[in-house]
Amino acid sequence: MNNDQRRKDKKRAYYQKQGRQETVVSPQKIGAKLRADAASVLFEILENGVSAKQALNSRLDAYDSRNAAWLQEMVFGSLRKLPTLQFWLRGLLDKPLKGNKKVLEHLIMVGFYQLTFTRVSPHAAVAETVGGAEFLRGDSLKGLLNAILRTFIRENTALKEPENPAAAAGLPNWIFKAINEHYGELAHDIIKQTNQKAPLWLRFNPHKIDLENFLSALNESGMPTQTSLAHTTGVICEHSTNITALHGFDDGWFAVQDGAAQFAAPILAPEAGDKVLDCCAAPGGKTAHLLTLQPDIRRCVAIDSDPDRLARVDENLARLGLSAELKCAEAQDLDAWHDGELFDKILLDAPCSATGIIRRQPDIRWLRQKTDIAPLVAIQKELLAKMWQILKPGGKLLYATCSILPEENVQQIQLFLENNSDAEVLPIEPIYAQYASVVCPTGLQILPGDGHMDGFYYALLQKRQ
Ligand SMILES: C[S@@+](CC[C@H](N)C(=O)[O-])C[C@H]1O[C@@H](n2cnc3c(N)ncnc32)[C@H](O)[C@@H]1O
Repeated sequence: MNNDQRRKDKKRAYYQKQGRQETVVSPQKIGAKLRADAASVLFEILENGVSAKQALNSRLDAYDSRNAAWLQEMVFGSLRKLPTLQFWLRGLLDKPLKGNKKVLEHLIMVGFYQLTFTRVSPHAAVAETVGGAEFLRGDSLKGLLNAILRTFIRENTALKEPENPAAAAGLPNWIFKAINEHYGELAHDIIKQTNQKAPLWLRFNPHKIDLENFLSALNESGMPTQTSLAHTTGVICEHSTNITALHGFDDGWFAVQDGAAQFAAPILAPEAGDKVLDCCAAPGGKTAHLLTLQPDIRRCVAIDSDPDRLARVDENLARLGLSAELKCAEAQDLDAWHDGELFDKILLDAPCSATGIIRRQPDIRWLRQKTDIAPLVAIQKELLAKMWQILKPGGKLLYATCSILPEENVQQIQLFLENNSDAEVLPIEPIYAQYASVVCPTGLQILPGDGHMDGFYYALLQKRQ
């Protein structure tokens, strides 16, 4: 089944479940509806704190793949440029819009985004954006929108930049400050990378297809690719695509997994007969990689505290023809799930700030707050302590985060080593370490863009016998 058909079926099922009629938008109005949807999604993310994924998902299903990609581009692009768009809006809108009209501010910003950062013609950008107001109960404000967008073009507003350097960099002050404080001369590059679009990485299953055939299948679908020395089963795709429409998806030939995330399984390197625990497993990317890399794992337990996300582990493993013991629990609550058996290998891919993947998920920069960091550091510390209790002497634990903040990474591991005299840090093989901008005695800090990868931290710990 192709991706557009899949989308249509999902959309129909969604409306049936709600007992509602599908709204049919005439082809002439699709452009305007897309702008209205982009504004609604931005409203949900920025005013209600909903994740981009959640806000976008059901709306993407309403469109064919080309329009779905365009909707996502308008949302992600606007999130990357938000402070600049807001700065322009404040300059051109005399009085802020309030209540149910607030969404129209987001529609205006979607207009600015198209006029400045895309190749949409100014005429189409203005007409479709103003048309979008109809779908947002904003007919009465169409004149205002039209006037603002036309003034924006006439006065070359796009040449004005916010003075605050964090705003000009498209980041909240606290993230901008943290990157500059911790990374000194690397900061400029990290910020630049953080504002790029992340490439699509795939990991193929060598038990189902080899590299040569996988690359030719991708090339036949019109996808230019690159490979990387350290990723024996990884491929970088040069543009994004609907992966579910790619040949072999339903047959489990491959999974989507960033290059940095693809380091976890080979660094932990499970051996035949090992008992392996993946204690923050959902949606299961690394569980699947561990099982693919070492099919003779004796026992693989995958835990996640979020039942909906754990269901995705089940789905993902099933598609890839793999299986694990799935447990829904707070991993640190050993009484709730642990049967007393010690593990040879533990992967702790801890909940974290996700500051290493902002370029892939641009909503994170606005949803994550500075005050979230201390509670995250506390849960990481607790998870480390508890997982250490159930690791066999001689066993290995790989601590991972997709963060670039030292308090979640290097400092967390330094503290752990101070508190656990039976722990030592093992070096990570140069084939992986060579890609990381920062290699320190406690682990690897991969920064966004290193080897085309997301920002990630790895520390490999061994429990003394
Ligand atoms: C970084 S994601 C894991 C990504 C996953 N390892 C993969 O590669 O697909 C962190 C996960 O930890 C889960 N989590 C958060 N706190 C947890 C806890 N106390 N115990 C178990 N899982 C937890 C979250 O629900 C989330 O799915």
